[in-house]
Amino acid sequence: MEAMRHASTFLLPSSVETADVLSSPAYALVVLNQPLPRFAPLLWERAKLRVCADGGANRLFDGMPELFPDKDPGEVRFKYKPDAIKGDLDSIRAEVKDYYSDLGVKIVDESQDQETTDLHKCVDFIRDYTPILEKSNLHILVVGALGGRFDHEIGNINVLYYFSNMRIILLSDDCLIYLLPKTHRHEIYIESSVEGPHCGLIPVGTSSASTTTTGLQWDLTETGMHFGGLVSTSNIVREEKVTVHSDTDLLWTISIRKSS
Ligand SMILES: Nc1ncnc2c1ncn2[C@@H]1O[C@H](COP(=O)(O)OP(=O)(O)OP(=O)(O)O)[C@@H](O)[C@H]1O
Ligand SMILES: Cc1ncc(C[n+]2csc(CCO)c2C)c(N)n1
Repeated sequence: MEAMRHASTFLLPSSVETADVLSSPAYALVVLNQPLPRFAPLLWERAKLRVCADGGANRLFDGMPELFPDKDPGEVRFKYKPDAIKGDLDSIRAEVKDYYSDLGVKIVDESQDQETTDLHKCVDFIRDYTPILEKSNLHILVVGALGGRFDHEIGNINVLYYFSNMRIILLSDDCLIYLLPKTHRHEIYIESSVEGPHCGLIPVGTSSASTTTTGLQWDLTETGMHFGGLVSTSNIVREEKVTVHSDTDLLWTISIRKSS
């Protein structure tokens, strides 16, 4: 079974040189309808494609100038222009829609689809716009995905499962989450200056009969996990590399350091 490597190098300050364990990933950014995390400008610079999910456009419009209180709000807003805004467009304000549409931002109205979330629609968009050659290395960073309304959080996690062959990372100010598909064993390289030590391995949807890990304070050894029994929350990263091997898809979550 092949190993899949993971590293949160996208959170490192741009001044830090990295020996990239993930041969130069390509990043896309999705902005959801929640307060922008403090590291949103950093992720923005790293992303090749930037998409707002419906009301996420309001957050970009209002929130980027707030992150640069010493700069002219108009200039900041103009600088952070997304490639597209997509969703059912019931949350974006009219002035925000007009502002970005006058700047030539692609606005995709999918109000006819009330079955999939705006995040789902944005991931579809990114998949369609990524050249085939870059697809295997594409990482989608989703800001504003956690905290807030629980139904939205679960909807966001469901997107990880729906697009389980894509690398999607849900972020808040406090933590990040991604899926570890059962098709691979996993090597997670911990960027300890920006993430950890608190972490979790969670079998959402289906139980695991056997999960084995290394590098954690409470490692699992062919251990079963299910809701109503054991799930690994409040675990702690002990080594630079964590490995995970499981018979089921698991969610990996790790805290983001406040100083990062
Ligand atoms: N409180 C929240 N917590 C987590 N994710 C959120 C939250 N609010 C919005 N989102 C994410 O941002 C996307 C866009 O939000 P927006 O409010 O525009 O969606 P919506 O479909 O209009 O929501 P609603 O269910 O209120 O109609 C959602 O699809 C969801 O992924
Ligand atoms: C069983 C079921 N539950 C909820 C919705 C509602 N819904 C799910 S995604 C979405 C779009 C949000 O922008 C809406 C309205 C549905 N269609 N089917």
